[in-house]
Amino acid sequence: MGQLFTKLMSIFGNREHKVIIVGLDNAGKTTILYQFLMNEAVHTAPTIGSNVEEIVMRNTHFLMWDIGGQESLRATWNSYYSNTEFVILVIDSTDRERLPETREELYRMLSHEELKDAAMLIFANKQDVKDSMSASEISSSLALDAIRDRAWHIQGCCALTGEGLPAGLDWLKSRVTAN
Ligand SMILES: Nc1nc2c(ncn2[C@@H]2O[C@H](COP(=O)(O)OP(=O)(O)OP(=O)(O)O)[C@@H](O)[C@H]2O)c(=O)[nH]1
Ligand SMILES: [Mg+2]
Repeated sequence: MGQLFTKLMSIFGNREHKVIIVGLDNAGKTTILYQFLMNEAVHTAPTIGSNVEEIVMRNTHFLMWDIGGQESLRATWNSYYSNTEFVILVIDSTDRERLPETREELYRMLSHEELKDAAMLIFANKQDVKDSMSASEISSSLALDAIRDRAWHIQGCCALTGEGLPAGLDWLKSRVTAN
C-alpha cells in the first residue's frame, strides 16, 4: 500500500523532494528560503538549528531545510543528509577571504556517503553588492569543473530582490524531471 501510494504520488508529481540549504554563516541561506516561500526579503538572525519549509513549484514539492552555518554548527550538518536529493550551497560572493573555507566544506560534503546521489545547486549570492565575485570566478576558485560524479549548477543571485532564484528553482525542477 505504501509503495503504491508513493508510486501514485510520483505519477501526479506530488512526491516531496528533500533539499538541504548549506553554506557558511551570513551567506544568505535563510533569506533565500523565505524569498522562495514569500517572495520577499525577511529580517533574519543567525540560524541556530534549522528552518524547514515546503516550497511548491508548478506541482513539484520541495521540502527545504535551511541549516545554520556558524562554524560550531557545521558538525551537525551531516544529521540532515539522509535522503537528500539536492544540496543548495549558498555563497556570500562578497566574502573572498572565506571562499577557501567554503571550498573545504564543499569537498567534505561531496565525499560524504549519504550525499553521493545528491545533485548540487550553488548560489553565488549578494550579486547586488559592487565588486562581488561573479559566478564564473567562484566556479573556478572552487574548481567546480572537477566535479564529475553528479549534476551541479552555479547561479548568481540576490536574495534581497529574488533575482536569480527562479532560475535556480528551474534547474532543480529540471533535475527532478530528468530523474
Ligand atoms: N546585500 C545583500 N545582502 C544579503 C543578501 N542575502 C542576504 N543578505 C544579508 O546577509 C545577512 C545574512 O543573511 P542570512 O539569510 O541570515 O544568512 P544565513 O546564511 O542564513 O546565516 P546563518 O543562519 O548564520 O548560517 C543578512 O543581513 C541578510 O539581509 C543579498 O543578496 N544581498
Ligand atoms: Mg540562517
